Amino acid sequence: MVNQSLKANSVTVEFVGLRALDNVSLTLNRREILGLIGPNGSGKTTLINVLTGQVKPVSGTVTCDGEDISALLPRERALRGILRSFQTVRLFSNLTVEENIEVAAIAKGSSRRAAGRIVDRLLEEFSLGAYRAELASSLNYGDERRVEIARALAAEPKYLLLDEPAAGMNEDESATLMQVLARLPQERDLGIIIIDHDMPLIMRLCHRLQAIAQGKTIGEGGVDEVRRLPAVIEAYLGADAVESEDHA
Ligand SMILES: Nc1ncnc2c1ncn2[C@@H]1O[C@H](COP(=O)(O)OP(=O)(O)OP(=O)(O)O)[C@@H](O)[C@H]1O
Repeated sequence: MVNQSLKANSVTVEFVGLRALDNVSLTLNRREILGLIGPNGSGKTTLINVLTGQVKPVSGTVTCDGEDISALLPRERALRGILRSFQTVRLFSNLTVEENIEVAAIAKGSSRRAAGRIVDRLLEEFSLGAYRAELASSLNYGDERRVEIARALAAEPKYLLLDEPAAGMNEDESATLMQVLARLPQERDLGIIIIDHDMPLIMRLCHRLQAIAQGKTIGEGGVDEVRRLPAVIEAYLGADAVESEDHA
């Protein structure tokens, strides 16, 4: 059986005058949450953009469940189950919460009736029932982000790529979101990548970590293992921090 995973294989991305990713590989398996960590500007969002097809690498490939999908457009990859959220919220502000989620289910090919069932389940799962008929533009930031993730799930992804899903949320909102996300891989046979700068959150939620700095992978493996790597500590906190860790 083909391994069920989404992979970036030796991917290099160049923007004018800048190598944003240098020969980076990543594997996301079903039923796991992979944390993608690294300092600002290290290439995390670019790597997600490569997986979804928003950015074309100068070399390297992307494979999904064993098939090379490098030539596919973002919407074609979405139809194969690769869905994402963005760093900034991108809901349809003039549609209601319910409609925002429903259009994603219908775009994936669900009938209206099936879409209705998907919407009901997601509204309940994300505790959004009270906002069902509200315009997306009337929501606060934390609720908008939850609707955005619910909308991505309405398309029944196999791989869900979340770029700073808890950014701008208060502690309670972020804790609630984490509880929902933690259940999804098993419940939905789903692989999730999370980019976030909130390390306690990443540590609690992720099964594996991959750390990148300046466009290169500097560590990958179990959460405890990766966060103790000197290269990771240095990338985040500077060389002094590695010395003080050594003496701790
Ligand atoms: N479309 C683009 N054109 C030119 N440069 C870009 C483009 N997108 C990203 N970059 C640059 O590529 C590098 C990697 O950016 P990227 O957004 O992937 O980093 P990141 O790790 O996601 O950062 P952050 O944690 O701040 O979101 C940065 O130097 C960024 O300025």
